[in-house]
Amino acid sequence: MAGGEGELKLLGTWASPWAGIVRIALHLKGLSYDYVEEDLENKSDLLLASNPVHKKVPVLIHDGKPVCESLVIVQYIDEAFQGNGGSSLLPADPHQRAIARFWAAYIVDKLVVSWVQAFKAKTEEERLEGTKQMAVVVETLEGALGDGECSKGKPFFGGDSVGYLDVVLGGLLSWLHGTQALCGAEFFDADKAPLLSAWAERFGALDAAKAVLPDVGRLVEFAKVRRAQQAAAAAEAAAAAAEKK
Ligand SMILES: N[C@@H](CCC(=O)N[C@@H](CS)C(=O)NCC(=O)O)C(=O)O
Repeated sequence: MAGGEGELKLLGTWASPWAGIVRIALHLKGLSYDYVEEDLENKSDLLLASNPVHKKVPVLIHDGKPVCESLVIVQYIDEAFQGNGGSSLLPADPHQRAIARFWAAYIVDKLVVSWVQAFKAKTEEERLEGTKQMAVVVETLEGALGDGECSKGKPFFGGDSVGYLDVVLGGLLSWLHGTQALCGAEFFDADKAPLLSAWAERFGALDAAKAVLPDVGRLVEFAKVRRAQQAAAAAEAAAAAAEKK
């Protein structure tokens, strides 16, 4: 760890996009930490005690004190480790800060929700609905990059350097590429969303992204296995319910 900030421990799983966001932030801030890979089928006592409300990863434990929820954790890291040589992720201006938070919430509420819908779709209709919604989100983010509300025409949402919104969207990059491969959602299409596609290239080339983001192929294989398991469990539950009738 870069000098005297105390002990940092991160509870995560390699395939968790939310843990990915936190790891990007830690890397950008130059912070080292103990990483604990959780088994979500058999959660550790530390995870259950540290996040008793949601019982989810990621959890950042700083000097024994847990912080939960990925976006809250990123903001905590930004505030708690201001002096680490890295620039702030959130802008200093309160209005700009509100705008960055607005778009981060948009990504979580709209992008992630439509992506989960496309991924979990049981019918072709549901899948198409999910990918259609993703296309709207992509168009909106393209506009946000283009009209300068977030980026002022700079290479990153944070301006000349990576900011809060870059961390949130960039932390999801491998999963977005994976969704593209799995669901046929055209997220980074250089014709339809040239700014966003160029941003994704730039973000993916950062040392933090290379060090932290999981391999897309590995994620896609993992997601296929999960999807098959979930489908089998649903079929089993439906058969058991039919038998009861
Ligand atoms: N809103 C949470 C979402 C975290 C989340 O969904 N984590 C998943 C892994 S990707 C989890 O721990 N799931 C375990 C469970 O639901 O029991 C955040 O941003 O941190």
